[in-house]
Amino acid sequence: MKKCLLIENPNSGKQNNNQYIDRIIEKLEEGFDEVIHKRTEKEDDAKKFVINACENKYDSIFVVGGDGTFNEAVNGISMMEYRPKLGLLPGGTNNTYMQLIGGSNELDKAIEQVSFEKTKKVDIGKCNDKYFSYYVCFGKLIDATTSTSSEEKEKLGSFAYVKNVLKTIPNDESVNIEIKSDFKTFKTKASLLYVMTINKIGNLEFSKENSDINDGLLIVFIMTEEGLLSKIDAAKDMLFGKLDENDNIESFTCKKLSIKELDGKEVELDMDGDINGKLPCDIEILEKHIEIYLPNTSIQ
Ligand SMILES: Nc1ncnc2c1ncn2[C@@H]1O[C@H](COP(=O)(O)OP(=O)(O)OP(=O)(O)O)[C@@H](O)[C@H]1O
Repeated sequence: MKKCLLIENPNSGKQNNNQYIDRIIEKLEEGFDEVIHKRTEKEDDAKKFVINACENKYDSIFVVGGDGTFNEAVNGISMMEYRPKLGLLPGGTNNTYMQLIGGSNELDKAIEQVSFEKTKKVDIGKCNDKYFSYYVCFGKLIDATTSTSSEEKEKLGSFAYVKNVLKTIPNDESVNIEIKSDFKTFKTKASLLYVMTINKIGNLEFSKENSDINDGLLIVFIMTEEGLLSKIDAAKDMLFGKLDENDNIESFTCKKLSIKELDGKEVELDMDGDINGKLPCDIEILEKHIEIYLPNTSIQ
């Protein structure tokens, strides 16, 4: 008897996920004997539902929501010993993980792309006591780099990033940090730092290095230079996939690392798009920790 839990955040995205629920349940019933549907009402509901499904040995969990709801599901599953397979249906304003695994960001198309045969065990990062599927980062330039739309990128090329970076520069500041990893230990200034499970965000590739969501490695990018020109240059390279070639970016891979700020300043951490904790932190990669459903269009 294969049971599936369907978690819906009715408030995410265009707030119309409810319109698709019957179709989703019909689709899931093709793959499962029983589909239980639960709606979230507030923060942490998705996480609680997931923990309950793990305890009751559900075969799978599908989530209809945005990045926030998906993060909650990832956090709930990751802390449990028995972990159901996890499926994502894009019902939010942003569904970055869906882009990564090559599925449609439109809910009606994504429902058609659901496949019960195609799964992949993916790495999950752990930062202090929280889990992330994608990245942990800090620095004011994050918004300048990730908020540039693909249309803007196509139309204006690198100028679009320069424009966004220039808007952010006045508030930007560097912090002195110490990094200890299983690969190396060093002190540096950092104005922007990313620790990632893969070298891209959505379909935005940071470097051309080989990197996969199940290679058991964290990839780290640190902007070490403070000068305006080097920041613009690094932001541009980040967006055009050449970070590994930039002299002002320190990049390396590792399995574990700890980061601490050295001057008593408060540095907030962004985890998969939400502010979630601050330095100091211990980060590790949990290799192939969660099995996720891939859309039938996936090239993974
Ligand atoms: N019924 C609800 N009403 C209001 N907020 C809710 C409800 N259920 C869950 N939430 C909260 O909404 C948050 C945001 O949801 P989510 O991120 O999935 O959607 P979004 O903001 O539209 O999309 P994205 O984050 O991808 O831009 C969740 O983290 C959760 O805390």
